[in-house]
Formats: sequence, structure tokens, C-alpha cells
Amino acid sequence: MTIVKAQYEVAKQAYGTWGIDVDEALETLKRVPISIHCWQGDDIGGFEVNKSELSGGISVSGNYPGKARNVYELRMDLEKALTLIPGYHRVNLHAMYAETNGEAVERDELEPKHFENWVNWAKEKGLGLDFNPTMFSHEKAEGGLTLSHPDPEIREFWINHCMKSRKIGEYFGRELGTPCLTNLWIPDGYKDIPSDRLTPRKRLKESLDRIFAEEIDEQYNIDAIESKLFGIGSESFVVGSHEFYYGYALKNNKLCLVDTGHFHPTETVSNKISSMLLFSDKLALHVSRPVRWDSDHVVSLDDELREIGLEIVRNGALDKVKIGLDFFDASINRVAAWTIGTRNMIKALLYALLMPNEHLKQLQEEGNFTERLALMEEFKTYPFGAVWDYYCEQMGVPVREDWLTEVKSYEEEVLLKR
Ligand SMILES: C[C@H](O)[C@H](O)[C@@H](O)C(=O)CO
Ligand SMILES: [Mn+2]
Repeated sequence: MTIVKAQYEVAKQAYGTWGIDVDEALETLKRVPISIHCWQGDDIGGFEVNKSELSGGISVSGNYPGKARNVYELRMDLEKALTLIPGYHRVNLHAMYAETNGEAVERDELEPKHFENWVNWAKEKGLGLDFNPTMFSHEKAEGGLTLSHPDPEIREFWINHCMKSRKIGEYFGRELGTPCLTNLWIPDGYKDIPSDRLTPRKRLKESLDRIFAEEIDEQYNIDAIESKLFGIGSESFVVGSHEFYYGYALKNNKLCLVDTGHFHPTETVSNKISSMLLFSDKLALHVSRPVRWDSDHVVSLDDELREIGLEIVRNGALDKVKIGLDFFDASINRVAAWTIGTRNMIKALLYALLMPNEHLKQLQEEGNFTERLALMEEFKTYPFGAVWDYYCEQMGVPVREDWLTEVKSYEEEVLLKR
């Protein structure tokens, strides 16, 4: 028996005394896909022929060597990261990762054929794909407005891009046998206090109605809309606020996507999940780590991440919440960034699966807050790490920090030669 297995057996006993079936928890965990965002690998550059500077009020800092310079390198780096992350996952693409054979193809002309290589790759690797229209880093988004722009021609361009994106999502879903989540995030907003909040919101609503007019089978494509409180350059007003999209999603049967960095600094997404799920069947997450602002730091196993995991698990929502990641750090090795952030997300789910959730709920119902707090605290030092290590071993990925050795060799052999 390996040490990892021996420690696992001890952990199993500890959790077993609380009626927690650890083997079953691992079986459940195996079936939860995380949508890994491709854009960590190239600092949200994309590979368009007529590529523009990053815009839309999002920003990446750092110049760690080895970023992917083309789609082949990006896929290669993703493959490396996937060998270090336990489980079966998805990759989340943006329209700006289209492959157009050196030809400049405008975003409103993108088609499934421009993503054929991604689909073939996903088939080969057994991955699902998710998608996003790219509504920034483009001359037509320079003023910070897209679907709510006062100019109908500009709106038309972005409406068409979104309609094309849904068709690409449908293609992914059809080809891969797992529905693609096509998520729409737009940067639209104003730096300073607006004199009219309603008109841009009316225009955004009309644009969305046009984009979603065509019914697409949810077996293939599921639409999501992502809100935001503020961005760089849209500090005072964002057209697509949470209330706006939540209202739209409820009325039009769309998925609301909540990004953990898109709220007021003291407002938590973990506290929204139960409310939102009382009114919608599904919701989507962009798990990020805002440090004082929507800074998109690599996800850490902090209190909020654990709380998100707990809210999903204890409310029986593992198949209702589509978990995606959204962070980008160019100051560290990018393959390591994916590995750290994704492993942490999975750890948070495992942590939640190993809690005596029903018992804790019961204590709360009984008003026994002393025992509720005592147990929640004691479980923080239960041998969760031993179960995690065993999961990694069982899934054929490096245990504990062993993955770092692999990232270091990959850095020397591949990344530093770029
Ligand atoms: C690149 C992503 O689409 C982007 O990060 C968006 O999801 C977001 O969160 C913007 O702040
Ligand atoms: Mn996001």
C-alpha cells in the first residue's frame, strides 16, 4: 500500500464516523467538469490577424516568459496543464481564438469552420468546449460601448457577432455531444456619472432580444449573460448590471453568469447562489479572485472559494451550477496558474463534499449555533488533504506539489525557448 493510500484509509475512517462516504464523494467529484478558460495562456491576446490591443476595462499585468504565441502553443500548454489537474474538464474559448488561415475574418463573419481544429482537438482529448463572443479589443468597441451603442451600425455589427457566436456554440455542442455554454459579456459603461441610465439599458435589451431571437436547441447551446458592477473606464456605470441581466435571464429563460470579481468588494457570490437557484434552474460562475478590485488573480483556496463549494454541494446544485474560471496572471508561469487555480476549485468542491452538511443544517434548524460553529471549525482540520492526495493519485496526476517539477521541466524545455 502506498503512503497516500494508507493515509487515505485513516482519513476515510475519520470521515466515516460522521457517516460521510469518502469513496462516494470522490465518484461525485469525478463527474464535475470545470470550464478552464483558454485566455490565461496568452494574457487575453487572441490570435486574430488584425489583432487590437486589449481593451474593455480588463487588464493583465506581468511579463513572465513563455506565453503562447499562437493557437498551437496555446493548445500544447493547455494539454500540459490538463495532465496536472484531476478529472474530466472543459475548455472555454473566445471568438478571438478563431483559426482563419492567415486571412482577416471580421468577427461578424466568423463561422464554425474557423473552430474546426479546436473541435478536433477537443474530440481527441475528450473535452467539452464553451464559447464567448469577444466584445472588446476591437476598433468598434473603442468607445467602450457595443450592444448599447447609440450608433445602430455599431450595434448591428456586435449583434451579428453574437448571433454567429451562438451558431459556433451550437456546432461545438453538436460535435462534442455536450452543450456549449455561450457566455456574453460586454464592457459597455461610462467612466463618469451618466445623465441617462435607462436609454442604454433599453438599447441593450433590444440588442439581446435580436441576438436570442433564433431558438437554438439547449441540447447543443446554452446562452449565458454576465453582469458587472464596474470596470476600468466604466467606474460610474455599467449597462449590463446584475439586476439588468438577472431580470433579463429570468424573463427569457437564459442563464445568469456571476463572476466573483464583478460585485462590490464586500459582496460575495457564495451568498447569491441559493437565492438565484430558488428562481432559476441553472446558473453559471466565473470563479476569479478579486484583490481590492476585479483584478482576476489566480483562484486561491480561500474562505470565499470554500463557501462557494459548500453552497453548491449542500444545496444539491452540482448539476445546476456551471463552474467556469476567469483569472489571468502574466507575472507567473501560465501553466502553473491554470494548475493552481483549477486544482483549488476542485479542492473546494471536495472540501464541501466531505462536510457533514445534513447534520450542520439540522443544528441550525435546532438553533444549536455553538455546535454548528464548533463542527464547522473542527472540520477545517480534518484530513481533507489525505483524501485530495488519494484522488490525485487515483486520477493519475501528480500528488501534492509534485506537479511543480513537471511545470519547471516544461518551462525549461518548451516555454523558455519561445
Ligand atoms: C475574458 C472574459 O470574457 C472576461 O474576463 C469577462 O468574463 C470578464 O469577467 C470581464 O471582467
Ligand atoms: Mn468573467
